Parts: sequence; C-alpha cells; structure tokens
Amino acid sequence: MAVVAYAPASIGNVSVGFDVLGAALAPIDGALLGDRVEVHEAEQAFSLSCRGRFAHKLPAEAEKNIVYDCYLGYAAALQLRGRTVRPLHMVLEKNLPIGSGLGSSASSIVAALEALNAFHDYALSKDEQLLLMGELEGKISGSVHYDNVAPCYLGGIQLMIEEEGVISQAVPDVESWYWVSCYPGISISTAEARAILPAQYRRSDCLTYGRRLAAFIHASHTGQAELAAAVLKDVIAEPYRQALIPGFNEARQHAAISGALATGISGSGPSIFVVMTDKQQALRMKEWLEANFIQNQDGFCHVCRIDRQGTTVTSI
Ligand SMILES: Nc1ncnc2c1ncn2[C@@H]1O[C@H](COP(=O)(O)OP(=O)(O)O)[C@@H](O)[C@H]1O
Ligand SMILES: N[C@@H](CCOP(=O)(O)O)C(=O)O
Repeated sequence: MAVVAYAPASIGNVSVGFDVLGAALAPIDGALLGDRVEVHEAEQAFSLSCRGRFAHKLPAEAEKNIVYDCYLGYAAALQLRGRTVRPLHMVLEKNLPIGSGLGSSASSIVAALEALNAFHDYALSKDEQLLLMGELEGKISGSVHYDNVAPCYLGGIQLMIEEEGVISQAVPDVESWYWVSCYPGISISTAEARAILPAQYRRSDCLTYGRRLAAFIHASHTGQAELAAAVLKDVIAEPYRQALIPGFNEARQHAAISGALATGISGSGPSIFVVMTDKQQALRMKEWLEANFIQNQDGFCHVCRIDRQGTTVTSI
C-alpha cells in the first residue's frame, strides 16, 4: 500500500498581509497546480526519487531536498512519542517552479509531511504538523512564516494568529473572485527577496499596513467584496520588490484598464496575481499575460479560484 498527497500552490502575503495572510489556489480548468508526494513501503530505511516538470531544477543530492528534511523532522517528532518511522521510499513530483512566488517549497513540505503522516496512521495532530511545516519553511527562507504552508495545508485564505496556541484561522473568501496567477518563468529566491526589505518602517507605513489588513479581514467577514478589493495594497514588500520583476508595472496598468479589482506580487515574486470578477475578462487577462508578461518557456498562467480543500491524500 502507498499513499499520495497533493498540496496546492499558494499566494503568500496577498498584498495586504505580509507574512500573515495566504491563499491556496485551484485552477478553474482542473489543471494540477501543486506538488505531489508518494510514500511507498520499502526494505531500506529511506530513499527519494524525483520526477515532474520542474524536477530538473531541484538540488541534485537527495539530502539537499527539503523532502529529506521533512522525513528527518517527522522521524524526530515520532521518536518523541516513542514511535519509529517505517522503512519507506518517497517520490516527489515537482510540478511547481522553484523561487516562483507560488509557495513551491511549502507545497513540497506540506505534501511530504501529509503523506508521511497518512503512512503512519496520522500519528501527529494537525497543529503538530503545521508547527513542523512552519519550521521547515523557515529553514529554507531564513525565517519562520506560515503564510504559504497554512493555506496549502488547510485550504482557503488563512490569517496567521500565532498567539495562544492558535497558528492560523480561515478568513472567508469572496466567492465571485477569479485569481489570475501568472509565473513569468524567471526565479527569485525568497531568502534574497526578504533580505532587500528594510529592517525598520516609518510609522505612517505601519499605520497604513495595520489599517488595510484590518479592513480586509473585516470586509471579508462582513461580505463587503468591493471594500476588500479596495484595500488589497502593499506598503511593506511591493515598493521594494517590484523592481525585481520585469513588466510588473505594465501588467498592473493593463489589468487596471481591463477590469481588475487588484493586482499584486504573489509571495516574494516573480509571479503576480490579478483579481477579477468577470470570467471572460479573467480569461482575456490570462491571454495578455501569456503574450506580454511571460519571458520564457518555463512560464505559465492560470485562472484560479481559491482552493478551499488544501492538501488531499489518496491511496495508490
Ligand atoms: N522540494 C523542494 N522544492 C522547492 N525548493 C527546494 C526543494 N528542496 C530544496 N529546495 C531548495 O529550496 C530553495 C527554495 O527557494 P525559495 O526561493 O524559497 O522557493 P519558493 O519561494 O518557490 O518556495 C531553493 O534553493 C531550492 O533549491
Ligand atoms: N511572506 C513571504 C512569502 C514568500 O512566498 P514564496 O512563494 O515566494 O516563497 C515573503 O513575502 O517573503
């Protein structure tokens, strides 16, 4: 018996909530936008193989793959409970590009830990798993942030709480919104895109950040879609990161005259997202981005809804 876990792509920050807001994505045409990890019974303690469109971009050595760290982290957590991991073989299907702003490392981490947990009859609780996921994401990007792993694991739009033992809670998403997500094909390291941000911010920016985030959460809970869209603006990362993304301003301008409610950088970029309510406009925006924003054959664009399911496990 083997298990396979799928973990969707996600938008970190969603413009208005740097490090504390994230959204999971599901393409409307049913395309797979996320990594998959299989766990098979085996003779030897651990082995890993990789396949998939972006497998060739992974580190050559299995020990440098975050999936291996997931295995070690999971084994250590089981040991604390007086249990040991079973001998197993893992297969990573790497469908998300690395350094894309689509929560690629988070997707591998969530799929790997969820597959490992299913293989061990869900020995760890959801909270224990999420803590471990955040720790492993921190290992890659340089600091713990849950805004990719939480939506990827739990689905929906998630707000990080990180107080009183609560890591994250769901925020209602606007049902009518389409999220056009476009990866231009180049790579930006999350750790480097974090390093260019200022260590301190002006008081006025802090106030604007807090006001807009609070307004977005309030508008989402009270069903005020227009207000929610109006405050989807970033004063923390976008002003510093947009220069790293060729064509970002042109894309935003085109989106604005094409019916977009909001445009932003997905995670640390270079992917961007455009929020629209009309499906035909969203499909036309996708075509425009494919023709004008994508830079090479690695790029792609999807019209998405919010993935409310998060990670899913099946037996194979
Ligand atoms: N399974 C994996 N998926 C993605 N990145 C991985 C994986 N294993 C190791 N890495 C390394 O982790 C780093 C991920 O970079 P990062 O910019 O954080 O990507 P992303 O923002 O797409 O998650 C890269 O150096 C990559 O080689
Ligand atoms: N909050 C993080 C999100 C990084 O997302 P990724 O998909 O680029 O890894 C940040 O903005 O640094």
